[in-house]
Amino acid sequence: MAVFQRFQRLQTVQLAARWLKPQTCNKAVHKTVTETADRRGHDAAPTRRPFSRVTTEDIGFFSELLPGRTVTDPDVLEACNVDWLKSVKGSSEVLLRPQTTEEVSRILRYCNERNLAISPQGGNTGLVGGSVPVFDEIILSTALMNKILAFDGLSGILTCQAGCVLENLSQYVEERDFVMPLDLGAKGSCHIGGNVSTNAGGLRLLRYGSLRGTVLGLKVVLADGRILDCLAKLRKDNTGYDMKQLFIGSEGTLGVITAVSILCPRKPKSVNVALLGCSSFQNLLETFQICRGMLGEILSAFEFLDASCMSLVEKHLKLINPITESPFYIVIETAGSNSAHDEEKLHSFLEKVMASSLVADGTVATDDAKIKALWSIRERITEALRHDGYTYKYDISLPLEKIYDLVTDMRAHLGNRARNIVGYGHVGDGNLHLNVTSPAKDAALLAAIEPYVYEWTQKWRGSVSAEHGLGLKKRNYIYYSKSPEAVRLMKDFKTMLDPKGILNPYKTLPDDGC
Ligand SMILES: O=C(O)CC[C@@H](O)C(=O)O
Ligand SMILES: [Zn+2]
Repeated sequence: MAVFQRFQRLQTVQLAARWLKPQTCNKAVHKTVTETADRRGHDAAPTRRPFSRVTTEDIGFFSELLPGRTVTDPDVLEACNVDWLKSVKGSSEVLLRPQTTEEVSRILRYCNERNLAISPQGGNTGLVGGSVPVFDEIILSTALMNKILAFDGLSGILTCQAGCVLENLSQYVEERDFVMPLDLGAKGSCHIGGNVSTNAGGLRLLRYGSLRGTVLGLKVVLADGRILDCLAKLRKDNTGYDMKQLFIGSEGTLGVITAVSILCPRKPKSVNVALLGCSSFQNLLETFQICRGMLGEILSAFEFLDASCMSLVEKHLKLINPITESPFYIVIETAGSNSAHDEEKLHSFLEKVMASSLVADGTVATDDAKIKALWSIRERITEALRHDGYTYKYDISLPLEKIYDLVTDMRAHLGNRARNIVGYGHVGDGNLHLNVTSPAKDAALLAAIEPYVYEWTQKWRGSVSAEHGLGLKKRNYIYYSKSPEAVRLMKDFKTMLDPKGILNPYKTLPDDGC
């Protein structure tokens, strides 16, 4: 009972808003996984490829195809030319806002013939400079492709256009007693097409798996305008190669996704969120093990943040930590169908981890406002980091037992050269977000972080981009996680599907010639 009472000490904390974080464009080239890097310098920019320049005749064609939706107003273009982190800025002079797949097809057929480059753009919330032009690429926005096409209340399969905002989709399916299988801090702005193009992970991956499993079908327009209709609504389909997988996570470099069908789980009837404090990362990992065993099928998220993250959300966002200060914090969510059963399971788990001193303190929320308040501590870390200074961001997958060692080693490696070095992320997915802040952009600091961070990751056979993609910023680091053979095959796919390279140039694939 004493344990239970401790967990009732929930205090109100402030609700989430969106984040915005300036960051640099860092590039280096690694030729092979093991060879010495052919480094081009962190700020080396790509060279403009010999695409055609947009002419008055081109504007005429687009204006006729998309009357009132061909935008050349510099004020409107300003916002679409720069990424959400304000770290990559293009100089596009045309923004196209198609409403249908057929319009996208006609745009691409024309651009392919004219050799005009295209930068597809959804909600522009990415963190690796993948959704903005680098030079004068035409911006192809999915913002007006925002219709829900069908929802099957028996199977839970939602079919919608690519420009639907994730939060709107969540609201739509929740009204029908379902939930979207993914949830992200950027849900208020990000588009489902962009989520699929980057294979976004987010907070529910532990429970519902990645988009590679929940996306059942796609409609895609290829570089030459061909429409590939793979908008299947089947859970099982082994007829040949699974073409949609090529477009999931390829960041708009192989085709433009115009519609998605996605499998939505039933809305859980009971949701609980707990914030727990641990004295060491080892204790946190042991808590995770016990949690998986004791909560089983009702566990829907297991996220962590370190004490530095907590200090930053307290300092910059005035959020309140409702529990005793600890070196590490866990956010656990359970989602099930029977509140009495779920709460009983949760409380016996909490009793066990508190009795064994794995968890030092904690609090539980069951009502919506308090659940949101606890989640905001985790979801708003990116926003707090923006206030802390210039931020270097790393999104790393590692074997679970190693994920926090990278933060500890980075602290030892950098000494007092950084303002803050923080770790947070998706424990359940083995995904660490390592962020380093400094008062201003600092070339010497960056040189100390990279390639150290990538070599460290490679040594443990991790991934240098767990869920954010490679975009412009990380494309040249691909060899730390992929073999030259794999990258060569990726380039072959690219050449086959987009021989002129007009789709999202300078993104995902490295600049080297191999
Ligand atoms: O800003 C970051 O580094 C991570 C953003 C996001 O993936 C998260 O999990 O909060
Ligand atoms: Zn994340």
